[in-house]
Amino acid sequence: MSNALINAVRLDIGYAQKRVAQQLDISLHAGRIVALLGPNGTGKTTLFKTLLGFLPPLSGKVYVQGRRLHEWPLRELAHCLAYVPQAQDSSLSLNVQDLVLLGRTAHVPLFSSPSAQDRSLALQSLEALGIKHLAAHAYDQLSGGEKQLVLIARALAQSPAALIMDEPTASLDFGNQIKVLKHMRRLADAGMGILFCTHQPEHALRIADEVSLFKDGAIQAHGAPQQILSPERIAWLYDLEPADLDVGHQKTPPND
Ligand SMILES: Nc1ncnc2c1ncn2[C@@H]1O[C@H](COP(=O)(O)OP(=O)(O)OP(=O)(O)O)[C@@H](O)[C@H]1O
Repeated sequence: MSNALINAVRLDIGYAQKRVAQQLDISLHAGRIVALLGPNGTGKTTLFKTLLGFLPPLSGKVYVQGRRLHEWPLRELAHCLAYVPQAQDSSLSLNVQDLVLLGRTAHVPLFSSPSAQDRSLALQSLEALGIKHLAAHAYDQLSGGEKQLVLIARALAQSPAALIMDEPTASLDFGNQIKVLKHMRRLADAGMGILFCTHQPEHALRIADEVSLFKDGAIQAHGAPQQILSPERIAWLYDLEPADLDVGHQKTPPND
């Protein structure tokens, strides 16, 4: 039996009217970062929702720490798995600290209130992401990037064994992108398994141990980022010419 945190075997994913991808094999181990790259609409979010149990697989199996996903009691599953969704406009009328404290729910005994330690962990998560000053702010009045950082803080407060992150840096400025990537690497070095998707191949090169290229309903390549992410493969993945990846080219002078 595999000792993976998450192991998906011959997974078909999709919706009642639409099969999005088939025969996917995915595994995530403790201390590893796996990056998933693929064009818009390939099925990255659909895959994540299936791995988290929000969507039923069309066929195949998902194991979390060796046990079938649907056999986990939800509260216990929350100790194993946390999810950072894509930043979304939300009308959640909670303040930031309370929202992040919700990440501790699975650790709070039934019919009890969060402890001082739970509150302190929530604040530590905000501090780790450099947003402690937002603790008392209303979540729905934050910028898109601030919301994204709060959702990451909430997942960190959950202290999961594995973290699934859907484009965690998408709405962040350059500095916060790098800070979040560095933080992800630190978490993995401390033993967490992280599966994330991104539209930025350089983010996979920067922090991932493994990368999967997802296109046309299948994982087309998987391995170490330095081996997989050649300019030719990146161009193929996004339907570009290799020359399109040249960022140092001169602008064509105006023709007058
Ligand atoms: N609720 C739904 N019902 C039916 N089809 C859906 C549903 N949600 C998404 N899809 C379709 O499933 C396919 C995969 O969508 P998904 O959001 O998983 O892609 P993605 O790779 O995460 O895309 P992006 O990079 O743009 O975020 C798309 O064709 C999308 O239109």
